[in-house]
Order: sequence, then C-alpha cells, then structure tokens
Amino acid sequence: MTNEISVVIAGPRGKMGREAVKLVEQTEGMKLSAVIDRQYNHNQLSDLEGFNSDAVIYTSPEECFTTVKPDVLVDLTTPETGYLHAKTALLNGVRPVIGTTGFTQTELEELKELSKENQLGTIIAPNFAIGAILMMKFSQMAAKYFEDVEIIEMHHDQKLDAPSGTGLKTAEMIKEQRASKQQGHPDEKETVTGSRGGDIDGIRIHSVRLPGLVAHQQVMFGGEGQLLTIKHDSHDRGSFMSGVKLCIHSVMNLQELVYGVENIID
Ligand SMILES: NC(=O)c1ccc[n+]([C@@H]2O[C@H](COP(=O)([O-])OP(=O)(O)OC[C@H]3O[C@@H](n4cnc5c(N)ncnc54)[C@H](O)[C@@H]3O)[C@@H](O)[C@H]2O)c1
Ligand SMILES: O=C(O)C1=N[C@H](C(=O)O)CCC1
Repeated sequence: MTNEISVVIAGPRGKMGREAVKLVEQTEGMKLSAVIDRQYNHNQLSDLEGFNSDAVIYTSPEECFTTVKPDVLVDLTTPETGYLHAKTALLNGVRPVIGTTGFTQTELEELKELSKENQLGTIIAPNFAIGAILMMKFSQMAAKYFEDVEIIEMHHDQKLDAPSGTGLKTAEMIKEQRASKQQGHPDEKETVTGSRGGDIDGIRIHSVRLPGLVAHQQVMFGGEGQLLTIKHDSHDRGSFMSGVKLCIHSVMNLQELVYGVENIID
C-alpha cells in the first residue's frame, strides 16, 4: 500500500511538459506513472533524448487512464487536446490539473458539470506562478478604486491562444469588482482594426507576441492625475512549477472544479 500520488503528464516533450516531468520525478510522494504524447506509443520516456524516466508513453488517453489508473492528469498541451484530455480523465476517474489555456466558456462549463457529477476534483489553472496569481489578486483589489483599466499581456511567439488565459482571468476578476464601463472616448473610432485591443465588458486587453518573451503582464489603472501599474514577469518556466506541485496535492482533496489557483491558496 503506497500513499504516492500517481501522476500522468500530457505533453511531456513540450516546454512546460519537460519541466513538469522533472518536477514530478523529483518530488517525494509523487510518481510519474505514464505520459500522453502524440507519438511513440508504448515506448518508455527514457527512449527519447533528454529523459531518464521509465514512464510508459501512451498516444490514447483512454488506454492510458484505464490501464494505469492514475490519480491525477497534468495537461500541458493545446486548447483542443487539453479539453479532450480533461473530459476523458473525468470519465475515467482521473482528476485533471489543467495548465493548458484557451478553453471556451462552454468547455469550462461542461468540465465543471462533469467534475460535479463524478465528484472528482479538477483544477483549471490559467497561471501557476505565485507572482502572477498575486498580480491578479492585487488587480482585483485595485479595481475597487480605479474604474479605468487596460491589460497588456506579452508572450513568446509560439503561443496559440489570444488573449492569454491569465489576461482573461484577470479581466474576469476585475469584472467581479467593478461596474460595467465602456472606456475611452465615446466617439472613438479605430482606423486600424484591433488597435484598441479586445473588449471584455469594456476592459481593453492587448496581446503582444514576440520571440524572446516568456510570459509577462501589466495591468494599468488610470485615474485623475495618476497611473497604477501592476506587473508580473515569468522569465523562465521554473516559475510555474511550485504551482503545479500545489495543484497536484490540492486536487486530491477536491470534489468539484476550481478555476484559478487563487482559490486554493490562503
Ligand atoms: N498555466 C500556466 O501557468 C501555463 C504556463 C505555461 C504554459 N501554459 C500553457 O500550457 C500549454 C503548453 O505550453 P507549452 O509552452 O509547453 O507548449 P509547447 O508547444 O511547448 O508544448 C505542447 C506539447 O503538447 C503536445 N501535444 C499536442 N497535441 C497533443 C496530443 N494530442 N497528445 C499529446 N500531446 C500533445 C505537443 O507535442 C507539445 O510537446 C499551453 O496551452 C500554454 O498556454 C500554461
Ligand atoms: O506560455 C504560455 O503559453 C503561457 N500561458 C499561460 C496563459 O495563457 O496565461 C500562462 C503563462 C504562460
């Protein structure tokens, strides 16, 4: 009888997946039981360059979950794949920790329902970095005092979704705090489409994608004669790993879906 948490990671060869493989391998009380990849079915991870784990690779999430019966799935793939993996996990008794961003509102609602029906924890984590979580919380606090806000999120140019999960979550948290407001001049006109950014209940959000960036966000609040900027930078993907570890532990004690790591920290 072991109390180890059995973990499966989807997307082990990706930028985040590689870090998560190292984390789980090095964490006492966790075991990397298998991984889900698009290729290399039934090979061991150690057959691939840069890995020394004996975890088996599965290309089918169903086969992985029914054979390995892990406790937790950590998904770090792409929006479409992450959603399918989360759904398949819940239907097979596995608790999803989803770092993948870019899910639609309908997908989130569906996962929430499935989680509840199956009484299995799910964590959807738009950002695992503690600094980013604090940036979102501080922004929500500031929104009580400043009604005009614009979000600038900046990421590497391989990112598939825009706006970022963090940007969206920040806007949603601010929305909970302030009355709806259409910002800028009432008669403003864009002469170049998109120049005023995305619009979430009047909150403007701008997505920058450049090589050399990792994950960065500024939340700018403007008021009479003053500007408050709340800013966070992830310079490398190690910044996300303590959050991944916390979520793997926390999801074991949940029976429903939690959206945002701010909801599981004190
Ligand atoms: N929540 C957070 O804190 C956080 C931090 C960084 C990245 N992310 C998100 O995590 C995801 C991954 O980011 P990344 O930078 O590692 O991307 P990446 O492109 O480096 O890696 C994605 C991996 O997913 C794999 N993949 C794609 N389809 C698959 C499938 N059907 N089955 C198995 N594997 C599949 C790819 O082969 C690739 O190795 C993105 O959605 C990103 O937005 C979240
Ligand atoms: O690299 C990415 O992609 C990241 N995505 C998350 C988001 O969309 O907010 C978190 C930061 C890194």
